[in-house]
Amino acid sequence: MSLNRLFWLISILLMLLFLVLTGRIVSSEWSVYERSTKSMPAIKNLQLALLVEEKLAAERGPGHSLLMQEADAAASELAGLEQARSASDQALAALRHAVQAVPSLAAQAAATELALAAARKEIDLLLSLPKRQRHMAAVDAALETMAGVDSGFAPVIATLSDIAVRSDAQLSDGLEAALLASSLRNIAGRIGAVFTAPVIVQRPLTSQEIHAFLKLSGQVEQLYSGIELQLRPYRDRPALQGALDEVRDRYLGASLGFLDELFANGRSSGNYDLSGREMVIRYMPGMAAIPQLRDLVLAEMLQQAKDKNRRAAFFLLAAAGLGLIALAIFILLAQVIRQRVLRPILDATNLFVSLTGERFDTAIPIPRHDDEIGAMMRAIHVLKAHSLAKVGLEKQREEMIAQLQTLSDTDFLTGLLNRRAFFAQGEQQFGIAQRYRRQLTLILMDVDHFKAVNDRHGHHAGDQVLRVVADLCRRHHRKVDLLARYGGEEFLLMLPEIDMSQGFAVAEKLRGAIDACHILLDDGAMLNVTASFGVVAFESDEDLESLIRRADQALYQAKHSGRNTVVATPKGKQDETIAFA
Ligand SMILES: Nc1nc2c(ncn2[C@@H]2O[C@H](COP(=O)(O)OP(=O)(O)OP(=O)(O)O)[C@@H](O)[C@H]2O)c(=O)[nH]1
Repeated sequence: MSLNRLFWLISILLMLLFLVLTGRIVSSEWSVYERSTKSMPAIKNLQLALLVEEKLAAERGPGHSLLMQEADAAASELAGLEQARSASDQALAALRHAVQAVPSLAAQAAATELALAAARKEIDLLLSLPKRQRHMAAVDAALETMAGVDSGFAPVIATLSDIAVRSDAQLSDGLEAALLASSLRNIAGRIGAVFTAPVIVQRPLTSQEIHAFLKLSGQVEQLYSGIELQLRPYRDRPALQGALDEVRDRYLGASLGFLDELFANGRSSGNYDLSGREMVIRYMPGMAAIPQLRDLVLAEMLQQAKDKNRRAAFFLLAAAGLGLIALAIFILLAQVIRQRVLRPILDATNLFVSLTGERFDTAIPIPRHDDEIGAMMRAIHVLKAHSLAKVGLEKQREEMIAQLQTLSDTDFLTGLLNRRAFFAQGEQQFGIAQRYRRQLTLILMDVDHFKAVNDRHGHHAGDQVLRVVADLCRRHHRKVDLLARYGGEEFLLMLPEIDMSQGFAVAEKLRGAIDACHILLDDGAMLNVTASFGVVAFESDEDLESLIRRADQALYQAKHSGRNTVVATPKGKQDETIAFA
């Protein structure tokens, strides 16, 4: 796998891994935030519902008390009833407003309002009658109807407490404690109500009332223990512990102790030495500690939910923000690695491949950074320069070798092939003619009376004559022919694919050309030379040396025939010699 592809693969995998982890953290913080966001209104709604429950219970007390009295009861007591009813209405209205987005709860709150209105009507009807006309059964029924409003409202509390507890399980202990406190407040109202009728009419407790008192007392103990238990995780909260102690001292100690005294009197004489109003004044203050505890617990839970919400919002923003920053850094890092490491390495690889293939036209990027990659690019520049120099030297060397080769193959005076080169190349041509039975003709030429030229005009003039003769030979041979200076004033011409008669014609043409040539020597003299030729054609069973020997013999004949002559001799047929002069 290429480095480039590997880099992208690893980058994408890392980015996916990073996104999954960040997404996991953000989603976990989001769920905490969402839960705490939901739990705040849920706690507030529950608080409103518990307040409704309390106010409904509180409304029962004055109603019950007035039903036991004459129609012209003290105006203050009637005002107390109105006040309690107004408090219930306000609490219900507040709840209805808070839960209006939840149709089922809003409907239940509306139903409670209707039931409450009906129960109040029943009580008001009885209160409008003189006391003697109020039948006990009707009074009990009205009180029952009023209590029924409570039980009709209970599902609202159950639903809201369920929503609150489900919104954040960590708050469940505190919420349970608040619910128990609310129940305790209810029981406290009901246990007080046991004494309302007996105290007002100053009569002993009935067995039903005794039973109810004992049962409710037991429930009070149980509920208090339950609250204590639920608030154990909050032992470090002095305010909550203080409120719990208040309930214990003011309600369980003072109020319930007071009821115990009434209970003792109620079981014996039925003489309580206090009016109904005095009973309420002594009993009620202790009860107030219970809703105080409930409200404090709910406030604490609400505060915890708010803190959690704030923390979760902070962590959510921090996780998302840091995630984005980390992502940006990651992308930047990948870009930097790609730009400053990977791409230069790939460029360098291509450059190395180019340099090793001796392709020097590939441009080397100019390093922009003074780092390791920059150093590598500079080193590649140096390497390129060295490689270029090396290739140049090698070229020079090859040229020199070629020059030397040419020099070693060439006759220094005439520029023709020398004898050694003629044999080297002639053997090849000869081999081809032998193998493929092709025709090949050899011409051996010698300048006539050359010694006399030297003697008469000097060695230098002799050299000049040799160069002129060589030039004439050059003009009369094809590219495929081999032309060489065989020695002294002797020249050899090898003509592939040429038969004897054609070879003879070539020699004859050359002879005529030399004969016709007037050579202007350096000393100003004009000179005319001739040459003799021996022409032989290759026969299948001979080698090159034998062929040259035969050409030499033909030349010898040409010399003896008077020179300036061409003698062509077929092998073994000297008598068929053709001569021309
Ligand atoms: N100037 C010059 N003379 C050379 C060279 N090589 C050989 N010679 C001379 O060529 C002459 C050859 O002479 P001979 O072999 O006697 O032949 P010839 O005088 O040409 O007589 P025939 O061949 O019989 O016609 C000698 O005097 C050599 O010294 C050379 O490179 N330059």
